[in-house]
Amino acid sequence: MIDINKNLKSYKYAVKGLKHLLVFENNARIHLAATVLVLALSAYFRIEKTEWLWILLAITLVWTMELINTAIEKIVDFLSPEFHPAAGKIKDLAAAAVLIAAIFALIVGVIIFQEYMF
Ligand SMILES: Nc1ncnc2c1ncn2[C@@H]1O[C@H](COP(=O)(O)OP(=O)(O)OP(=O)(O)O)[C@@H](O)[C@H]1O
Repeated sequence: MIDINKNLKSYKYAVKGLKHLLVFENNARIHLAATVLVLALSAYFRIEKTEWLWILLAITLVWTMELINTAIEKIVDFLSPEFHPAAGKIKDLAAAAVLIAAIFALIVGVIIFQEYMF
């Protein structure tokens, strides 16, 4: 049987995680500013439906990677609070995932907005 209450609680915890990201992670605030700017520009230029899909995909990818990266950082800090080369490597790899997503988002933004701006 589907337990609606349990389901709602899961969403509550997910929102808590998102709030934590926005309050404590500086990178997330940069992502938020970029997201608001990109959404505002997309609305202003009245971009096409397919372009909206690319923009939304890029935004989703960056936020998802940032959340996973932050979760990995927390796991590493919890399991290995002291300096350890393996801990550093794990964090660097997770950070690289965010970088790849951010580069993808940048490329999508340039391809779409250069048509409207120049
Ligand atoms: N326990 C550790 N052992 C070895 N190197 C570490 C360790 N913790 C962090 N580092 C190195 O420092 C870098 C920055 O780690 P840090 O945890 O400060 O992440 P951050 O990217 O600055 O994120 P945030 O600002 O969100 O905490 C890591 O990518 C890694 O190279």
